[in-house]
Amino acid sequence: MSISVSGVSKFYGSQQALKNVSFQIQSGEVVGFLGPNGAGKSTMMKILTGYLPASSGDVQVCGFDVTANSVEFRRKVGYLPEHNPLYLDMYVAEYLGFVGSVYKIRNNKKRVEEMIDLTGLVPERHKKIGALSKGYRQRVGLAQALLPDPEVLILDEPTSGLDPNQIVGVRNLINDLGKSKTILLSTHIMQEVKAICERVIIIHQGNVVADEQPENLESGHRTGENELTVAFDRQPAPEQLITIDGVAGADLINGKWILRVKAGKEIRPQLFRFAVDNDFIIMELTQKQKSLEDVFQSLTTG
Ligand SMILES: Nc1ncnc2c1ncn2[C@@H]1O[C@H](COP(=O)(O)OP(=O)(O)OP(=O)(O)O)[C@@H](O)[C@H]1O
Repeated sequence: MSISVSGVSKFYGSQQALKNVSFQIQSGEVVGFLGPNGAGKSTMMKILTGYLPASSGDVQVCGFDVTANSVEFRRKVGYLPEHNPLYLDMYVAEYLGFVGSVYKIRNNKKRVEEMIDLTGLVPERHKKIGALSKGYRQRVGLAQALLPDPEVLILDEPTSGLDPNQIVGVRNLINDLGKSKTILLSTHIMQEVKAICERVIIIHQGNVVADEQPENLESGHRTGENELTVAFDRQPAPEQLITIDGVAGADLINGKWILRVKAGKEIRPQLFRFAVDNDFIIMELTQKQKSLEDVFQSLTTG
């Protein structure tokens, strides 16, 4: 197992940012960490990378207790912080060479060249970091996180503030890296989770409120009802509709019925039978699955 978080709480003064958080991530998993602003994502990531101590609980990453914070541990865990602190007066290769020397990387110069190549920094390599666009600065952050060839990557909003082309570039890079590394990344972009992550952990007010595959969340597996829109040639009474097994409620909107369907229920066969038995014709039938956005909203509001 790559990451094991057990009963972690974090207080900033009297404010509790994490409340008894537990989750585990296996080697090679790519996991999205979602939550509204202030949910506790960055705090958890700082604890995982040894930059911040937990108030209580136990955190192991690659078999290391993160509080030990050894150089060996730092080599195993690459971290792209949310506010990527870079030395703006240094040149790209100079900065990466400096980071590599801190990690005591053998063949540092060669490794720096490899990372410049991997992160698409070749055209910008001779510029000072302060002269780079946000996207290229983000790539420098990724390159520094990758320098020691870590087993685990912790990426705090790796695509925030990037233009759509840069987002695709960085996303593709993360996808490639995910083939050989364990990755935990935070993001506010739902398509990103669907494009990159095989699992999603949602955190709200310091609590883990979901830990699932994105498809399972969307199919309503975890959060309850789905919706079916149906139009008949004439209107049945709502009492008739809710007798159909699996229907939790029925609302008539613009001449169409929105049927709320209990989790895990398939009601279409019963609906057709109902129509035939009662001499209705079904004019339209569409199933609306919950999108990841819907699920996120329902889990993180209120
Ligand atoms: N250094 C700090 N001192 C006091 N409170 C803090 C500190 N850092 C974070 N907090 C508080 O802890 C809570 C969690 O913050 P955190 O930055 O972990 O959230 P987040 O999920 O990363 O949010 P965002 O999506 O906005 O980056 C917030 O209420 C925040 O104000």
